[in-house]
Amino acid sequence: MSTVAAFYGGKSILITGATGFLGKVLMEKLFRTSPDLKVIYILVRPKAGQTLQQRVFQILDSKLFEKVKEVCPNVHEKIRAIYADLNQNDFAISKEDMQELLSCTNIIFHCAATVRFDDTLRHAVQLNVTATRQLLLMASQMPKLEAFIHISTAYSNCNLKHIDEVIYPCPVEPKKIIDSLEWLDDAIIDEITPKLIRDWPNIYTYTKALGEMVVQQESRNLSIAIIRPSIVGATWQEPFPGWVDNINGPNGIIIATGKGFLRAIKATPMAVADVIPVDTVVNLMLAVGWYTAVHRPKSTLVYHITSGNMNPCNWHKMGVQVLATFEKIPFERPFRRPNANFTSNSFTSQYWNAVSHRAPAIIYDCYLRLTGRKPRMTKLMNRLLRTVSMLEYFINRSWEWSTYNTEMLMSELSPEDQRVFNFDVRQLNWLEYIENYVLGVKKYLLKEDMAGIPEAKQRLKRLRNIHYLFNTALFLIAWRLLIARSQMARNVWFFIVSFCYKFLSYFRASSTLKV
Ligand SMILES: CCCCCCCCCCCCCCCCCCCCCCCC(=O)SCCNC(=O)CCNC(=O)[C@H](O)C(C)(C)COP(=O)(O)OP(=O)(O)OC[C@H]1O[C@@H](n2cnc3c(N)ncnc32)[C@H](O)[C@@H]1OP(=O)(O)O
Ligand SMILES: NC(=O)C1=CN([C@@H]2O[C@H](COP(=O)(O)OP(=O)(O)OC[C@H]3O[C@@H](n4cnc5c(N)ncnc54)[C@H](OP(=O)(O)O)[C@@H]3O)[C@@H](O)[C@H]2O)C=CC1
Repeated sequence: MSTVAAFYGGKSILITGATGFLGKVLMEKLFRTSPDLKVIYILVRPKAGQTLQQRVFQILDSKLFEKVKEVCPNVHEKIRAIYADLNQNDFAISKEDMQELLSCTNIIFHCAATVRFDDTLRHAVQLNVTATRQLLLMASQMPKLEAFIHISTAYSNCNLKHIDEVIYPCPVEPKKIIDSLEWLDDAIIDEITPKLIRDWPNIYTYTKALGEMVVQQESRNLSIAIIRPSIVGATWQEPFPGWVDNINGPNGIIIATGKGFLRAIKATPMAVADVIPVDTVVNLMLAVGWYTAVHRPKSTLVYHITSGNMNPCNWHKMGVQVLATFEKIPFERPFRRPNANFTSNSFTSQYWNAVSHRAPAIIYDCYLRLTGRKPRMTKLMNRLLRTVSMLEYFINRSWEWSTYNTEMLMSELSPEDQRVFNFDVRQLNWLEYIENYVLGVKKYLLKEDMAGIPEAKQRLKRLRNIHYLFNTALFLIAWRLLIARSQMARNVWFFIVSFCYKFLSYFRASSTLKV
């Protein structure tokens, strides 16, 4: 019997961000391995016209929860969705709900965050810093609380090259920032933001670093742990390979490449692609929850869950395997044939953007105009290129994360727990994982049917022929223009033609002699 799974039996668990990518996989695993848990409280806000209950039903009705419904048929009764908005004072939780949370919660997993790179400082601080402080305050009033697990990111200190499992101080105290955001107006905040975030690449990573500092400062006598995953990718094994549900991180890039919109990217091919499967992260989270509650370490332990130090893969290898998978299982209705040019040179990257992205978009928009339709490709391409430029920082660098605490925890687990809550990425076969990842993007994100593959292959063949035809026409036009203008080009042309003619005559003469 797994000790970790048994630990969660009978427990009341509070999860923030349960409707997000990580949160859903966390709930799934909890219900599947500890079906006798008492209740999972989730803090949810209504969204996109859906009530709380509708959101919960939608999650439980997804393929991700199919196995759970077999193991834990009364899963609906064990989820208690609590209306909450983490942007509001006291999270706008009702008095009764707050009372229940304070008196019953045993474990907290704090996953909620804004992960947008371009959020405003005010909003990102509110969610990633102030809300964390507020939750810690609530936690300090929970008599039955055994562990508080805070999810950060391995990139919260990406301004450093080597990152240890410690909390690094930020140049400006989080409290000072929270206080000043209360009275500064938006225009001034925009002005001072670059000065505040200094060498952090975006507001997201900066506010996650502030969030960690808040955890350290407000920990009181709570048992707290911080988990820092790198780039969280599709599931590796559980509940099935390849599950993904949003376009963040590599997912959007895979779609844009598979659909033929994105054919070149400014990336360092040999830089480490530190992707970590979401189920691996969840396994570590649950093991950390158990360890923190049972062993109550004296200080806040930080756990890195990254792949680069144990089983590195680089962007080149990843790109090649993604393209190889598109050959076998192409996406439907691609704009162009998928291709991937990696360049670390800014000039070459701009060249590819002009030739491979902007020019085809303009040509396509002309075609749309001519056929009486609304042009849209240039706008779409501009947004895509803006997105890609925001991700570039992370695909042109490598980091080293130490993993002493993560390895220590692995050695503390029984062989059964190491199997059930496996977070050892040394066992990950990248080629297999990437293939399942791409397949998962096709099935669960794009909702494409496998029956459409033969048609997609036919279309790719057509696109290849159009590509060759277009390039040949372009070459002939360029050559014709060159010949018209330059004596030198004319001489070269006549030399090539007479050489081919002589070669053919010689070939014909020698074959006649043989007969
Ligand atoms: C030829 C290329 C070679 C390809 C080879 C094959 C593929 C190889 C695999 C992978 C390639 C490498 C890429 C990996 C990049 C990984 C970077 C990860 C960074 C790690 C940071 C730390 C990790 C974390 O802690 S948190 C998670 C990270 N957070 C995010 O990823 C959020 C980032 N997104 C944003 O901040 C916003 O979406 C933003 C600002 C980028 C765009 O916002 P906007 O307001 O414009 O609107 P949106 O509605 O959000 O989207 C607009 C538009 O863009 C499309 N899109 C969004 N995200 C992505 C994406 N990641 N990739 C591609 N496209 C994306 C979206 O679909 C929209 O399209 P429309 O059609 O216009 O609606
Ligand atoms: N994905 C990744 O690559 C990585 C993620 N992380 C960290 O993991 C955690 C989870 O990330 P991930 O699941 O990918 O992110 P998602 O964007 O998928 O999920 C974010 C969650 O936060 C909730 N949330 C946001 N704002 C509010 C609010 N005002 N009130 C209540 N809930 C809110 C969202 O709810 P709603 O559904 O209502 O929007 C959603 O459930 C984050 O802390 C992130 O920093 C760390 C490293 C990498």
